[in-house]
Parts: sequence; structure tokens; C-alpha cells
Amino acid sequence: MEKEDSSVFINDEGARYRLEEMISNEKVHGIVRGLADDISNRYREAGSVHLVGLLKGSFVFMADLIRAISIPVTVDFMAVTSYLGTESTGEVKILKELNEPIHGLNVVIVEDIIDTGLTLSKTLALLETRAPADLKVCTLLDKIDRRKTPIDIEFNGIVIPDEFIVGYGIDYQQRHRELDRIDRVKFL
Ligand SMILES: O=P(O)(O)OC[C@H]1O[C@H](OP(=O)(O)OP(=O)(O)O)[C@H](O)[C@@H]1O
Ligand code: HPA
Ligand SMILES: [Mg+2]
Repeated sequence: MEKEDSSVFINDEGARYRLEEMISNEKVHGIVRGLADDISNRYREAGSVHLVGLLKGSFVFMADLIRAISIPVTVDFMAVTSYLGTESTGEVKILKELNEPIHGLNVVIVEDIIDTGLTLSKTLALLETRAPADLKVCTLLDKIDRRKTPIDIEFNGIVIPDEFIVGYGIDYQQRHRELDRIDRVKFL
């Protein structure tokens, strides 16, 4: 009974929920290794790859991905939002700019999850104006049933169903990013 209670969480509005495993730790790490191999093979001849992580969700995935890539890799982060409350404004607002220019680089944008695709499509358009040599997308999770705008995903980890998930950097109300697996949120 006590154990069962300890796995119940309460959200900011007072609703109770549990977490239920969707993708195990071993499977997540296997997917990350596969993506790292694909990226390494794709850019081996070019000699290097520049990864751009979108904060905050990508930071755990990025940390594992760079350590599994077997060619020289550089990293930068940016934070963007296209939302004001729950409504898309139709424009990306940069919350944190890249530290270095991407002109002439082989850039891969690293996302934890692609859902509607709205934020990423705007971000791609913005980064394209900075003339990288190449601009591709890598995501760990693809919630394709929710897509509102098409996204060409070069390095795609795994397609997931339309369920709200957390873990491995991904939050619900800023919580559960520390989980080393992907769980679904189940309201009680
Ligand atoms: O495809 P979309 O509908 O645009 O949604 C996907 C984005 O939403 C989440 O980030 P969020 O904006 O919640 O911020 P976070 O990364 O800081 O958690 C997630 O990390 C993706 O970046
Ligand atoms: O399933 C999700 N969980 C957390 N954040 C998200 N952002 C888009 N989809 C999700
Ligand atoms: Mg994010």
C-alpha cells in the first residue's frame, strides 16, 4: 500500500497520476547507439558534424548521443518557442541564441521529441538563412499522429503513439526529466 502510494504524483492542478513504462532504459540506449552510428557513418567522409540541441528537452539525449558518435563532433544549444501560452504565434522567439555561427557547417538539429512539428519547422527556416553546408534533423521520439506541419527527419529514433510521455530529459510541468527511460503519464 505504501509502495503504491509513493508512485502516485500530483500535478500543479491537484490531479493524481502515475507513470507507466513505455520504453525501457536498455531500449532507449540501443536507439541512441543506432542514431549515433547513422550520424557517424553519414558524416565520416566530411570529417565532422555540428550538433545543435534544442533546450531544454534535448540535453540528456545530447549527452549520450555525443559520447556514442565515433567522428569529431561539436555541440551548441539554442532555446526557442513559437508559443504564447498554448497558442502558436506563427513565429519563433529565440530564448537562447546559439553561441557560435553555423555558416558552412554540417549541422544536425537534435530534438528529444517531435510532436506538432511547429517549433522545429520555424527553427529550420531560421537556421537555413544562416547558410550551413547541410542542415538535418535527429529526434529520439516521433509522435507522428500529432503532426501539423511536415518535417523531414533524417535520423529518426522511434515512432510513438499519441500519449503524453516523460523521462530522458522530457518533462511534465517541468518534472521527471531525470528518469532514465520513457514513461507514459496515466491520470487516475
Ligand atoms: O513538435 P512540437 O509540438 O513543437 O513539440 C515538441 C517540442 O515540445 C517540447 O519542448 P517544450 O517546448 O515543452 O520545452 P522543453 O524542451 O524546454 O521541455 C519538446 O522538447 C520539443 O522541443
Ligand atoms: O508527450 C510529450 N511529453 C512532454 N512534452 C511534450 N511536448 C510535446 N509532446 C510531449
Ligand atoms: Mg523541447
